[in-house]
Amino acid sequence: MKEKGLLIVLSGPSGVGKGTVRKAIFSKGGTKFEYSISMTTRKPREGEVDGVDYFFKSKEEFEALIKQDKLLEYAEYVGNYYGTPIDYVKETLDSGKDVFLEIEVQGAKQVREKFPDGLFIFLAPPSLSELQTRITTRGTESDDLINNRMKEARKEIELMRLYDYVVENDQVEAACERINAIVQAEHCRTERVAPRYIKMLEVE
Ligand SMILES: Nc1ncnc2c1ncn2[C@@H]1O[C@H](COP(=O)(O)OP(=O)(O)OP(=O)(O)O)[C@@H](O)[C@H]1O
Ligand SMILES: Nc1nc2c(ncn2[C@@H]2O[C@H](COP(=O)(O)O)[C@@H](O)[C@H]2O)c(=O)[nH]1
Repeated sequence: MKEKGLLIVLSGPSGVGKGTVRKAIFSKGGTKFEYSISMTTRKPREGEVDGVDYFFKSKEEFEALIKQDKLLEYAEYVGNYYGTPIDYVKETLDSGKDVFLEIEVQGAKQVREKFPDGLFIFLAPPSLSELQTRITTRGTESDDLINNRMKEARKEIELMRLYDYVVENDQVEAACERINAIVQAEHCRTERVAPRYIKMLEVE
């Protein structure tokens, strides 16, 4: 029987750089992960493309998907729904490929319950003030939304202890290398050592 792929979950507060790091990892090629495109009821930002950045849905469409059990996990985050389509994840893992999810912490908790053998990585900012600078400089959110996302960030950072690894995103290139090293190490692992929570990886 074909060996199943690894489910890789990357979480971290809004603005820490998850998307930037993920795109940098994928742009290099050579990785075996497939990115799972999420669904959201948030309105597209300038430049975002339906089916590439997200599958953009109405609230009614999203709630219908919840009822039909079409989501592996979902969460309400700062006034919008976000969720992971289940069929794509299962089919891709069954085909032997790794799947990469970029999701917030409530969703990650649900995935942990369903996929305890997944690899859970928390991307952390160098500091809260640097996080605020990043999210503000990105220029996609109003001041109110930035404040709400920073409030969530404080709660999310407290939950990083639930992850297998915490990776600091001080420099994009360094964060990519750390994540690639973690995934490679996970593939070489022959058996799981329990408990495997909170293994801070020092690559340098
Ligand atoms: N290591 C870094 N150093 C400095 N700036 C960074 C770094 N990583 C990302 N950024 C910048 O921070 C901003 C937020 O990054 P990004 O949009 O990737 O965050 P995110 O975690 O995906 O956010 P969200 O969860 O809201 O989608 C962007 O302007 C990006 O260019
Ligand atoms: N639980 C889930 N969270 C998700 C999913 N896709 C994205 N996200 C996270 O939501 C916030 C906000 O995203 P933004 O694009 O509006 O900035 C961020 O932390 C994302 O990682 C998902 O499918 N499920």
